[in-house]
Order: sequence, then C-alpha cells, then structure tokens
Amino acid sequence: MATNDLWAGIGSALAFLITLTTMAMNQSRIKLLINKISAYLNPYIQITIPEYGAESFKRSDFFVAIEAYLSNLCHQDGRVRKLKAELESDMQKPQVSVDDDQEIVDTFKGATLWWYADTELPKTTVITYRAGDEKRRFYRVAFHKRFHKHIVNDYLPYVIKNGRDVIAKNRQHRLFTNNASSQWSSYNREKSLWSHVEFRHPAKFDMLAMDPAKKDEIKDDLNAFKMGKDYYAKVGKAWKRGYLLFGPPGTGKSMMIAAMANFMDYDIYDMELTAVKNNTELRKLFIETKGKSIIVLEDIDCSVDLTGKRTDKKKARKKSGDQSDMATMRQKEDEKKDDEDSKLTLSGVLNFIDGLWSACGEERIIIFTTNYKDKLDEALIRPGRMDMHIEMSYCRYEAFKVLAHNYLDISEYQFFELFGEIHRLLDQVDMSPADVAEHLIRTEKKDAGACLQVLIQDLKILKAKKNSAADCHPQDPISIVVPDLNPTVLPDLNPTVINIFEVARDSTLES
Ligand SMILES: Nc1ncnc2c1ncn2[C@@H]1O[C@H](COP(=O)(O)OP(=O)(O)OP(=O)(O)O)[C@@H](O)[C@H]1O
Repeated sequence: MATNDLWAGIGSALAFLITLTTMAMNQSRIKLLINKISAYLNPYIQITIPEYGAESFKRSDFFVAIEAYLSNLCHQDGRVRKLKAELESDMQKPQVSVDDDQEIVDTFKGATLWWYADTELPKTTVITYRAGDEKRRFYRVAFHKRFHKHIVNDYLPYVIKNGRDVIAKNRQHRLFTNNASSQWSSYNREKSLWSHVEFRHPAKFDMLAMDPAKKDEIKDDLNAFKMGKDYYAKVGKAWKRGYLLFGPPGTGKSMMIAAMANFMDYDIYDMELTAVKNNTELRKLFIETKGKSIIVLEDIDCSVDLTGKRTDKKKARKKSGDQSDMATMRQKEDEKKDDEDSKLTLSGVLNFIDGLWSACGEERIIIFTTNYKDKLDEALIRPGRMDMHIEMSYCRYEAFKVLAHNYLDISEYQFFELFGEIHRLLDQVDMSPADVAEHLIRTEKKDAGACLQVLIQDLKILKAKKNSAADCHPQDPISIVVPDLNPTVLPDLNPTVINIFEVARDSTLES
C-alpha cells in the first residue's frame, strides 16, 4: 500500500512538472508567434546601441559617437527641448546631449529615423564605483524596414564619422613631446614615451602672412586629405601626407604648423630627434602616436646626421675586396650592432616616412622643417616622399598687407602713400615676416602711422646696407648712406637691423 502511494506521489509530481514545462514551452511559442505577427504587421525596425559593450568597463565608441552626432543635430534647429550638458577634462566646451525620453528625428537620403535615449537596469549585477552608475543608458533608433540595408551600410557609418568629427572639434588639442628613452617605463608604455600639454595656439590661416593663392592651395590640399580616406584605401596607399616647410628663420614655419593643426583639429607630436638614440626608438615613438595628428620633425638638417653615412660604410666594406666566410660573418655582426647602436640614420627616417611602419594607424600628417633645403639629402625630399614642398619666404607686399591688417587693423586705402613706399622697399630687400611683425606692434607712443614710418626707415637702412655691401671692397670699412633718414625715428631703430649690418659686413669679408 505504502509503495503504491509512493509511486502515485511520484507520478503526480512528474505530471505536474510536465504540465509546467508544456505551459512554459507554449508561452515561449506564443511569445515567438506574437513577435512574428507583430514583425509582419509592424513595418518598423529598431536598433539599440548600449553605452557599454558586453565585455568592457569603457563606454562604447559607437555610443559616444552617436551622442556627439545627436548633440550636434539638436543644436541645429532647437528640435529638442530637454538637453543635458557634461564637461569632460579634455573638452574645450561642455558637450550638450539629448536627455532621456526625448525623441529626435533625423532624415537620411529619403529615410526618416527616430532616435531616443533611455536607461535600463542591467540584467546581471553590476559593480559600480559611482552612485547612479548601475543604470545603463542606450540609444535606440527606429526606421522603416524598407531602408534596413541602407541604414546599416550607409547611415550608421555616416553617423560614426560625423560624431567623431564633432568630438575631435570639441576636444582640447594636445601638444606632445617625446621623452628620453631612459624615462620610458614598461608599466605605462603609452604615457611614458610622450608627455603632453594642452595646445592653445591661436594661429589661423587668415593670420599667416604669405601669398593668398599659396595659402588656398595648402588649405585645399589639407581638405582633400581629410576627406580622402576612401581614396587612399582605393589606391592602396597609407592615409598620411608629408609636407616639407622650408625657409629662413622667422618666416612662419612654426606658425604654419599651428595653423594647420587648428584647421584640421589635430594634435601635434613634436618629435625631438636629438632625444632619439636610434631607428628602433624612432619606430617605437612613431607607433605610439595616435591618428588625427601632425608629427613634426623640426630643423631636420641640424637634428641628426642624415647623410646616409652608414650605407657608405657598408659599400666601402663591400669594395674592400673578397672576403672569407669568417670575415663576412663578422661583418654581418658588426652591421647588426651598428643598426642597434647607431645614431638615427637616413634609412631609419625614410622608413619612418614611407616604410611599412608608417602605415600603422591612419590620418597622420608628417612635417619636416628646415632653414636650408639645399642641405637635405636628395632621398629625403625627392618627389613622392614629401607630398608638398612649402616655401616660407621673406615678407613681400601681399604678406605685409596681412600683417598690417592683423597687427594694426589698417588697410592700404588708409595709408596709401606709406603702403606704396613699403611695397617698393619690400620688393628690393629681404625682411622676415617676424621682423616686420615686430615693427607693427602698436604702443602708447607709437600709432599705426609711426609704426609704418619706423618700418620704412629700417627697410631703407637694409637697402642701403645691401647696396654698399655689394659695392664695397673686402678691406673697406663699412660706410652706409641712408637716403631720407628721418632723425626723429632713429632712436626706434630695430636692433635686428643693427645686427644685419654686422652680418652683411662679415659676409662681404668672406666673399
Ligand atoms: N608668415 C608669417 N605670418 C604671420 N606672422 C609671422 C609669420 N612669420 C613669422 N611670424 C611671426 O613671427 C613669429 C616667429 O615665427 P616662427 O617661429 O613661426 O618662424 P619660423 O620660420 O618657425 O622660425 P625658425 O626657423 O627660427 O623656427 C611668429 O610667432 C609670428 O608672430
């Protein structure tokens, strides 16, 4: 009897379990069915983008890009009423984004999209370090299923690109400089190779005193580069561009780099080559640079011995005649040691510009500057290696007009005669834009007219000096006749002009 009762009990328990399982299965089947019917009837598709990826504590790049894109969108016509603002440490201004439960409508090539942000509690327990972090935000976008492919293939990449551009624009730009390898640490490799400060240089292309046509050409080139991701991919080239800036001191090479960085919204990596021991270090530094940046190698002619001596050495060894196997092995070992220990070599720098390593990362500009283009090795500047050679030259009239406008807020129509005279003089003598700019700094005692007068006097002195230097005999004492020198401006003579007397005298003696 007891056994029967036991079996009956087990039987009813099993029956109960089976009933429960069947109900659950039916429920999930019913759910699936409902989903299918609603998907059939509802022509709209939703995509959800969570703030955090499944495996990371870091906000998803996709989410951050959407946030930036939508914040930019809602600025355009005030289409959203509830916004929120956040200021991160590396931002120039607060980022305003759409608050939760707000809908924002976007259109793309005929498709209408409805975005909204919301929060949800995670399904699993989350360990957080900030109160309120347990809620996870997400963006959801809905659109007609007719546009499915179009949205996934074209619209979402478009949102990411635009969002990233907005972030780059809003981000505080940084100026990096490389640390000596003795300070590198394996613990925090990325941070120990480069140190940075905020980059707040106000330079803009408008402020640069140079031929306006040349300025436009450079801006067009930069724009084409910025938009050229697909083009570079199509032709199989790394997405990078090289510029060589050359010209005498004070002609604005550094200012041009700052203007380029501001124009492109890029960071600057100022590579101090004297702190780089060898090619291996150069490569390590290069790998740690990020995209959307300008890498600058200033005064490339003075920084390192880039004369390709090492190659000559190898050639010399080869020339030295037949060698035994032992000698060849020793030579190979020597060369290997040379590679490791040697200073930076031309081949190392060339590899840096266009070797395989240079293709790591993308959207990078490399700029070389020099005061003496002629001193550079042909290999370094041959066409194709540096994509554009930009000459920064002495101040001529067009450049002077830009400086006069920037420094004194005047134009040629206000000081017609003085401008005319300066025009004539600048055609005849070389003065750097930095020197001209020094003359145009207004003081309490010196108004715009007085600034121009002093500049004219100094240009005349330069001209007279140039003429007498051309005429005089090496042994002659230097005597200069400056026509029309206005004695009232003599006390204001620029010290650089006086230096130029000495330089001109020395060069005459040498010649
Ligand atoms: N072309 C220019 N347009 C406007 N300002 C200029 C120009 N060139 C020089 N200046 C002024 O002179 C200052 C010094 O110029 P800058 O350092 O850019 O010259 P550089 O060519 O880099 O000189 P160096 O070869 O000695 O490094 C600039 O900060 C700027 O005020």
